[in-house]
Amino acid sequence: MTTTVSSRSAASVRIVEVGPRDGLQNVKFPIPTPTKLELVDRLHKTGLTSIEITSVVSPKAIPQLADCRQVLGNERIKSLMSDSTLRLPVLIPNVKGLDIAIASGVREVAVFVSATEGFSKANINATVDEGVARARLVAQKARATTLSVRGYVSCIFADPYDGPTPQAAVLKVVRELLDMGCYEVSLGDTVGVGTARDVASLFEYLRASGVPLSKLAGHFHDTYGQAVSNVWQAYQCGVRVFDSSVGGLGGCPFAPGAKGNVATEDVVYLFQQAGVQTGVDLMKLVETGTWISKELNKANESRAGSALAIKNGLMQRTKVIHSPEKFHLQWTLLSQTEGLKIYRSGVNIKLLLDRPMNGNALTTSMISDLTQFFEQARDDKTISRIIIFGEGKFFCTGMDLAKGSSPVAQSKSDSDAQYERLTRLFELIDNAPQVTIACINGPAFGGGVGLAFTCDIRIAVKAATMTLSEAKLGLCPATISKYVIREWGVAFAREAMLTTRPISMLELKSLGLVSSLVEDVNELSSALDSYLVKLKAAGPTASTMCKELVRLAWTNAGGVQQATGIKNLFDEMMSSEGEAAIGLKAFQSGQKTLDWDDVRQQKFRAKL
Ligand SMILES: CC(C)(COP(=O)([O-])OP(=O)([O-])OC[C@H]1O[C@@H](n2cnc3c(N)ncnc32)[C@H](O)[C@@H]1OP(=O)([O-])[O-])[C@@H](O)C(=O)NCCC(=O)NCCSC(=O)C[C@@](C)(O)CC(=O)[O-]
Repeated sequence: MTTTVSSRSAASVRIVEVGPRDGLQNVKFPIPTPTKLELVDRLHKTGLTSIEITSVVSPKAIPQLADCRQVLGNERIKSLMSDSTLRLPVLIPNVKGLDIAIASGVREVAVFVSATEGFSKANINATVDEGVARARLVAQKARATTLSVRGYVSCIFADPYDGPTPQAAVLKVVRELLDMGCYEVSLGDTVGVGTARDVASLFEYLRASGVPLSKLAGHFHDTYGQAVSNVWQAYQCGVRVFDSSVGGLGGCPFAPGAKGNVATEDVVYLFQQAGVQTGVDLMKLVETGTWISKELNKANESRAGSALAIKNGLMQRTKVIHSPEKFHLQWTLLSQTEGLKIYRSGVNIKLLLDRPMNGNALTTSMISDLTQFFEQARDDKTISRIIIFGEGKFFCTGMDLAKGSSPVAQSKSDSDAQYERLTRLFELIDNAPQVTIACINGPAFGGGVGLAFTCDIRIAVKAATMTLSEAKLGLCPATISKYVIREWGVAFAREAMLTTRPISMLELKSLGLVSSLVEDVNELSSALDSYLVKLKAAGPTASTMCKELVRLAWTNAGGVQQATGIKNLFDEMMSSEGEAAIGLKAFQSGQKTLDWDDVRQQKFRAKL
């Protein structure tokens, strides 16, 4: 029998926000710790009183939460943890994690088990019984130290490997968790396949088997779009606690295809409209969902959140693009030397660093081949753009440090020669008349960061990082500093050099240092091709002039050289010989955009 809403006098629910843990652990690229801290703080300010802040897990298992100690050690988090009106559970897989949590002042932990064998094996490499035994050890020790313990059950309706879950399997682990002292057990539809009928059937079965519904919470994922309806059905059954994630963050690495949690905004909207109290300020929550989606460069998965954000001017309506513009250019291999392949597509040249076994570290011969290319390209009007791309896992790991070939700690003349080589290459790239683009397929170190930042534009995979690692090796980013400091700014560059920390693409993007981010290297190739097609709209000589304007402003802002340079460029652009003659003719004849690649190719057809 289900309990109806009308039969309950206290119309209120408790929402457990799991975005900072369940949500963020599934994001594929590194998230800066300050973003995580700000998320918790913003969520707290919405009125949410239960927020799962992190998980003390091995960084190898879940790299995304490797900074859990920093999060727990943060002063603001500590002050929230000391507030007895809040529940801030931390997910704990084992006793080692529990000890760290206890030492950090955590007052509530969560343990988890799977109802099914396949998922248990994939998630924690243990059988269900072994998982229960591990959870029991954690729960017992936590209870002995007066910590509250919350329990999670995964795969209540189906397992990604084993198929549908028998209800008796759920009952068994729920009883185990209650028996080990969990004050509440959250039932997770990890794969997000359940529907309202499944929810009603399972909760009725558990109630009839003697499990008090007041001890249960609903945790629904939205893979099949059923999560809000499942929340409502569980509420109708008498459940009063629901897990959800702001902006619908989440997924599950071991449940292929699983979408994020039900969005907190959608749950709050649902209950608000039904006159059920949540204690949450919906508009503050919408602001938080909009903010974190932007920070993570992802779509806001909350339907109510997006609608309210658009209505209140927090977010632009997204255009529905039925057939996204994707272009695949034909690239022809022009030459191949040791560590470098050169491709051409029309007026575009792609330089592929091709020493993947050594992280594309720059050998003397690679530097020399790149230098030769840029020297020849300087006067080659058939080339409008030059792209640097990396093959394999890394973009470029900088100067070659390998035994026997590295010029470090050799003679003074070796050192001078290396200085000349690096300086010359970076200057040539920096002064190239063409538009230069670094396509960052993976992490870059030292001189690799230099390569990326002598280029005009960067597009990257989200998981890539930039590390000025030189100081770790007793070196310093000497020749590249000219470009890195110019592009990054003094304070940020200094901090990056001194800490030698990997800087995430998200951080660089937030500083405007990377133009766009994509999920993986396949997307990077097509993003590059689409980007190159868009760049056809800018005249090649006009682009060179734009680069020169920026250079003048950087080297001589407000000075005579800048003023003279601007005047010269002005004369050049106004001349009847210039590109403007073609551009204006097209404009005046009603042509909205000109294909400048085509113009260039026609002019130099014989040479191409
Ligand atoms: C990149 C990770 C984290 C990969 O970490 P990993 O665990 O070695 O990764 P992996 O298992 O994927 O292996 C990558 C392979 O690439 C090699 N490798 C990798 N980098 C280089 C390199 N530079 N030179 C020569 N070989 C390199 C590395 O040794 C390894 O070879 P294996 O051991 O399999 O034979 C690690 O190998 C590492 O820390 N490498 C050093 C990166 C670094 O610190 N680069 C800065 C170089 S100094 C510099 O660029 C100076 C400069 C130019 O800035 C000065 C100036 O500005 O004037």
